[in-house]
Amino acid sequence: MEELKRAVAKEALRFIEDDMIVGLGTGSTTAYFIEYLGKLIMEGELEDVYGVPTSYQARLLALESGVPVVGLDEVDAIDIAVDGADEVDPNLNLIKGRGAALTMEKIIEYRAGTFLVLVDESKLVERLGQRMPVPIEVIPAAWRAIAEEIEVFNATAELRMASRKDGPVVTDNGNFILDARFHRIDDPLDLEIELNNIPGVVENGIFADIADIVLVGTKEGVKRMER
Ligand SMILES: O=C(CO)[C@H](O)[C@H](O)COP(=O)(O)O
Repeated sequence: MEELKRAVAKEALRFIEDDMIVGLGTGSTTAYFIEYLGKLIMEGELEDVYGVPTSYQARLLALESGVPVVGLDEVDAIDIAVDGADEVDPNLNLIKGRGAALTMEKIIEYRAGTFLVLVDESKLVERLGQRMPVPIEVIPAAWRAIAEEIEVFNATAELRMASRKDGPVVTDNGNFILDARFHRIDDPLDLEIELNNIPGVVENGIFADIADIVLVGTKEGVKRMER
């Protein structure tokens, strides 16, 4: 699996050119990309490339790898954003947010000229929600009310607990995460909008109609899906 992740991360480097502003995603697959990008910059193969991190993880990794970072409010535009995903359906709709960074990821990826997604073949599903819950970032005081409201959608929601901290996961923005399991997601775009209409929801992990290109690491090589 790590080999497949490394292969898509290497392939993604072909999309990066001098003078680009690059959105830097979160997670283990993107971590390889950031590392390889840093190497190219340090070796002088790429010039004037800056990264806009989607999380503290991406920021720390970029600094460590030699990718100069800038904030979203310092750039006029983002040329390309590169990130992983938890599920990808045949229409390139995604579930993201296992790493709890979905809000900044969506803000940056929505604004990118091209949103390039890196996955291994285990992430491909026929319908979103088949294997993974939909993460929802919520204002802490509202978590219980929102968890109850989610039941209207024929779903159950669980507060995500931390593993190396007592209590719930707290996001980079200081919020909680609910992981919602839906009986069936027929219309990802509709559900994405509906969830964001609930007061107290900051953002949810359905990324419908945002991805432009998905690179899929398979045992037969890297495949490309495009809209
Ligand atoms: O959405 C994410 C973080 O919020 C990640 O991009 C997603 O979970 C994929 O991660 P990985 O490449 O480690 O499987």
